[in-house]
Amino acid sequence: MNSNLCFVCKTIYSQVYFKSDEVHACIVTCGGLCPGLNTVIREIVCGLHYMYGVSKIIGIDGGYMGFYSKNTVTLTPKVVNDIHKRGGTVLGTSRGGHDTSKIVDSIQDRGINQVYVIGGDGTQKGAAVIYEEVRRRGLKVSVAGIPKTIDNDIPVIDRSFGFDTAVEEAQRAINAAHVEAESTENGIGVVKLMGRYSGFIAMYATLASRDVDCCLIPESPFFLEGKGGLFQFIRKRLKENGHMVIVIAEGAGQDLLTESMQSMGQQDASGNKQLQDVGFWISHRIKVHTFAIRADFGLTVMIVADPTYMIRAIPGNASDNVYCTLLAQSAVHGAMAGYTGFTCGPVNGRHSYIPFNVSIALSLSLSPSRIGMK
Ligand SMILES: Nc1ncnc2c1ncn2[C@@H]1O[C@H](COP(=O)(O)OP(=O)(O)O)[C@@H](O)[C@H]1O
Ligand SMILES: O=P(O)(O)OC[C@H]1O[C@](O)(COP(=O)(O)O)[C@@H](O)[C@@H]1O
Repeated sequence: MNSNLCFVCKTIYSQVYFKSDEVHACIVTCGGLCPGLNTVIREIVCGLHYMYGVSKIIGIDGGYMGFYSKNTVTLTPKVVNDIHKRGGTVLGTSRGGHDTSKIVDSIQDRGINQVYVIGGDGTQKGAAVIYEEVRRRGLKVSVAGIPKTIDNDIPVIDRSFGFDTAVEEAQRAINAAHVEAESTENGIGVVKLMGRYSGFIAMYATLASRDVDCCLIPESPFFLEGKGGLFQFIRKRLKENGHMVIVIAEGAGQDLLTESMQSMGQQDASGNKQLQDVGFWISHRIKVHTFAIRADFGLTVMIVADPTYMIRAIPGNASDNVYCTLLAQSAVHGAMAGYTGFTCGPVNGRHSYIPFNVSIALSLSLSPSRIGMK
C-alpha cells in the first residue's frame, strides 16, 4: 500500500497492486445531495469492472452509519446502467453516524479492501479517520475519497461536480423571479440559493443571468440602513428601473439575523451549524422598511422560495457527467495502483491524488479577484 502521496498526478498504471479477483470494493455516499452522485457511483462500478475485471463491488446503504446498521447492495454494471439519469444517490446518504471503530470493524469483517467515499469536507474528514484506523490495524485497504460539494468550495482541486448543474438550474429560479418582478409595480424578486459559507453558486448564477441587481454572499458583509446600505440601493434601483431581483446565498447576512432574531444555535447530525432563513428574513425587512417610510408605496416582494432542494435533486448535466466519469476513473486507477488515504481531483488541469491531510486542511471562499472582478 502506498500512503506517501504528495500530489501524485494520475496515470493509468501498467502494474496494479490488487489482483482483480482479490478486490472487494465498497462505495458510500455521505452528506447533502448533489447532481452527479449517481454518475460517480456508476463510473466507479463500470471502471472497476471493465478496466480491471473486478466483480465484487458493494454499495453501503445510507452513508457512514450503513456500514454497521444496514445491509449492503450488490453493484454490477447492469444494476447501475441507468442511474446517472436520476438525481440523488441510489445508495442513500446521511449526516452523523460516523463511528470509526464500527465502520472499520465492518470493513474488516466483510473483507473489503477498497473503500470509495463520496462526499464533502465532513465526509473527507471521516474518510481520513477511517484511513488512520485502517493503518493502525495494519489492514491492506485502500481508502479513496471523491470530493463532492455543490458549493464548489473545496480548495486545491480545480472544481467540484454538481456546481455547473446547480448554476444552470439556478437560472430558472432567477428567471422566474425576474418575470414576476417586472410584471408588477416596484416588484422585487428574492431568490435564496445554496451557500452556507461560500457564495460561488449565487455569484456565478448572478453573472450568468444578467437579470440580478444585487447578489449577497457570506464572504461579503452588508448592512441594511443608512448610506451605502441595502435599503438605499433598493430605493435607487426601483426608482431607476421599477423592479429588481435580489439573489442571496443562505449563509449571507447571518450576523444581522442573529442580531434581530434569537439565535437558536442548533446543529445538524454532523455538527454543522443550522442557519436561519435569510430569504424570509430579508423579504420581511424590505417590506417593513418600505412601509415605514411611505405607507402609500406600492411594493410587492416575491420570494421564489428556496429552490435549493429542487436544484440539488436533479441529475448532473453533460459537463458534470463527463467530469464525474473522469473523477471516478481516477479514483479507481489510484486504488488499483495501491494508493490510499487520498482525495482525487484535477489540480491545474491534471488529475491528481491529494493526501487527506492536505485536502481537508484548507477552506476556500470567494474573493472578487477569484472571478476576475478586481
Ligand atoms: N470531523 C469529522 N470526523 C469524522 N466524521 C465526520 C467529521 N465531520 C463529518 N463527519 C461525517 O461525515 C459525514 C458527512 O458530513 P456532513 O458534514 O454531513 O456532509 P459533507 O460531507 O457534505 O460536508 C457524516 O456522516 C458525518 O458524521
Ligand atoms: O439543507 P442541508 O441538507 O443541511 O444542506 C445545506 C448545505 O448543503 C449545501 O447546499 C451543499 O453542501 P455540500 O457541500 O455538502 O454539497 C450547502 O450550501 C448548504 O450549506
